[in-house]
Amino acid sequence: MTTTKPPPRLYTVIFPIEGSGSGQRVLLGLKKRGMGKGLWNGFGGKLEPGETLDDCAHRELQEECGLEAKDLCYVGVLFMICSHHDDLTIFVYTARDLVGSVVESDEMAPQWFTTDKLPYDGCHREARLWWPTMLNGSLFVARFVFTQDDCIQHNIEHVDRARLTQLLSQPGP
Ligand SMILES: Nc1nc2c([nH]c(=O)n2[C@H]2C[C@H](O)[C@@H](COP(=O)(O)OP(=O)(O)OP(=O)(O)O)O2)c(=O)[nH]1
Repeated sequence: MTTTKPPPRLYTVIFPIEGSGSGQRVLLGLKKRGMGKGLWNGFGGKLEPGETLDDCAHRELQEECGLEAKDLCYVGVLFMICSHHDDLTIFVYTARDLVGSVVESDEMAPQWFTTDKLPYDGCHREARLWWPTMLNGSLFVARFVFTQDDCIQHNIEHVDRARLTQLLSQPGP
């Protein structure tokens, strides 16, 4: 009997950024519970019913680290094909022009890092493959194939704004 995999679960992940060049800093959160517990990541979560992806990104940023972004920019998408659980599609945002104070939430303990000292050893295994592309300011589509233990295949494609926008309405790999 063949079973059909459910459609991918949709998430956002948001990276607050300050400064530029060698002074560029990124706010990461150490996840305190759930999936990715104990790992550094951007802030984010599941798309709620009736919400746009931009709404989701603003809400998750505020809920998880207390910040509001006047400049929230959709910069990429991650298609994660997983053998051991549902597939994930994660829409990636950078957040600049930040308002408010950074606060620790139930979910995340935030900390600023300079971009030359990112804690890749304590991040999701694929982070080092695509964070440099995001931090360079490129727009991208990344595809990863995971087994339980490994990322067995990946590719990162640089795209233009039109292609990225198209993927918002047709989020398929
Ligand atoms: N880089 C990377 N990010 C991931 C992976 N898996 C995964 O969920 N994420 C991101 C997407 C989301 O931003 C975040 C997980 O969201 P979450 O489970 O905390 O969702 P949520 O905030 O809605 O959860 P909750 O309030 O219901 O606990 O981590 C992964 O394998 N790699």
